Amino acid sequence: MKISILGTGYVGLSTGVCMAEIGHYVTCIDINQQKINQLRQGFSPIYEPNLENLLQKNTKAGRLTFTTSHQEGLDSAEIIIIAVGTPQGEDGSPDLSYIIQCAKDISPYLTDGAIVVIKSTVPVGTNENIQKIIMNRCNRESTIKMASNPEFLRQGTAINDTLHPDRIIIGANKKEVAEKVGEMYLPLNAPMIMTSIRSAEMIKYASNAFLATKLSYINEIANLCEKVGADVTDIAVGMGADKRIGESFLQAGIGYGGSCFPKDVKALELTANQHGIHFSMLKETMRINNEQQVILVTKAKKRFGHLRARKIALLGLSFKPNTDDMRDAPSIKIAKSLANEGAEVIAYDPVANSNARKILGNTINYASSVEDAAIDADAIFIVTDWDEIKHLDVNILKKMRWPIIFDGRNCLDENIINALDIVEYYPVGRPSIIHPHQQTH
Ligand SMILES: NC(=O)c1ccc[n+]([C@@H]2O[C@H](COP(=O)([O-])OP(=O)(O)OC[C@H]3O[C@@H](n4cnc5c(N)ncnc54)[C@H](O)[C@@H]3O)[C@@H](O)[C@H]2O)c1
Ligand SMILES: O=c1ccn([C@@H]2O[C@H](COP(=O)(O)OP(=O)(O)O[C@H]3O[C@H](CO)[C@@H](O)[C@H](O)[C@H]3O)[C@@H](O)[C@H]2O)c(=O)[nH]1
Repeated sequence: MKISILGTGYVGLSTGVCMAEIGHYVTCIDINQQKINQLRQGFSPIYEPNLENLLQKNTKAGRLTFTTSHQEGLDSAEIIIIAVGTPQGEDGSPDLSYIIQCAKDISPYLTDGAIVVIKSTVPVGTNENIQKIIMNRCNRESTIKMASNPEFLRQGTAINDTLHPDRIIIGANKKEVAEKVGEMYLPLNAPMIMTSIRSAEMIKYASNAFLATKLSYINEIANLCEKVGADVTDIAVGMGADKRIGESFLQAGIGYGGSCFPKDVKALELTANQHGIHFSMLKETMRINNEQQVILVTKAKKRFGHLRARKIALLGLSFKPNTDDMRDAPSIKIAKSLANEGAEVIAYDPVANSNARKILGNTINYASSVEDAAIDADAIFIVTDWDEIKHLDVNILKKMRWPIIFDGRNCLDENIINALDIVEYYPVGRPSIIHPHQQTH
């Protein structure tokens, strides 16, 4: 099949590479010339495991090309996938200007029979509005074929998720349109669920908001565990063993971040509001998450009294491991809050240091290794559970002024903690480990 994709971000590029990998001929279009140049040379502008490898393989095989020209990129495309950003606008609702621009960009080049597929996360009704924009521009008699095909990949595992999805949702108002879009995915051998366009749009928000709510739930349980002396990791195992609950998304910590959950929960709440439904549960999901994101700061203040002139090593900056994405990363709020408290912050991330610098600038300092960050630190904050951060080395801790660890991901193995002879260890929702005779400051 000949597929064109607009947007070479996390979703567009992963989709493009994977569709080429399963045998389609894919052209990726982006307005960012620098990205396209980089991609043409076989380099990925984003960090995503296995992406660059498949990018190079499929470009070489002649199944994957990149362009900034809509005319060239849309030439004889059977399916046109829109995968541009829908970031949170100032009022909290998704900014649809990139999608609208795409509609305008593609209108002159749409051929008969081509299907426009919206993969970006968009509020219910957006597909219909986009269809109208295209129809007006094309001056067409016949209706433009549209489908909603929301994406569920996770950053850090985008390639694997795209090649092995739990399900594929296709929303279309005509059976033959849904079937044609489904044909594109047949080699994946994944379950497909066909719905109306509006239902498909809604499934995406309902899924993300549900997962975010599950996280706020377990995080609030974690806070309660600290008060009653229970261990949230045991609670998660006990709860997760019930198939109706499921074991995933029960890792308590410093709350959710990233480019999707925060904006999508807010967007769904706004949609509900617009339709007279007061979705107060989502408000609570967001409130709990906002407080949870700074829980390490609260704990450190309690431990030290105040944080003025304390040197804090922030380990991990990206919103989760295996990505360089800093969008709505909890580390941003933590770093700013620590700086406001007068602490000296030195941060390290295996891949996100430069993206973090664009957001946090000189508010904090940046280290080139875990070891560099830890030197003379009063405390470590574990913010992102990258492998190299989970497996901290005892020699690194010896370089700290005093080894105190606030673990926002509950990721340090207990055996390691004991072996490392850490003086004080403060996880989230679990009993702290403190050696009182060694506690000196
Ligand atoms: N990031 C994720 O994990 C994820 C997962 C599922 C769904 N989504 C949704 O998918 C959409 C894309 O997210 P993303 O994270 O990949 O975005 P992104 O910001 O990483 O990438 C968007 C890309 O679109 C390009 N672009 C903007 N306007 C364009 C135009 N007119 N023509 C061509 N290209 C254009 C930008 O230059 C950029 O490269 C969003 O709606 C998001 O909510 C994201
Ligand atoms: O048990 C858990 C699982 C996740 N998180 C946090 O939740 C956030 C989101 O994590 P994850 O869902 O793994 O990453 P995303 O790449 O943001 O993926 C989500 O958002 C995407 C964009 O819509 C969807 O496509 C995915 O299905 C959905 O999982 C991150 O801050 C994680 O640290 C936890 O704190 N505990």
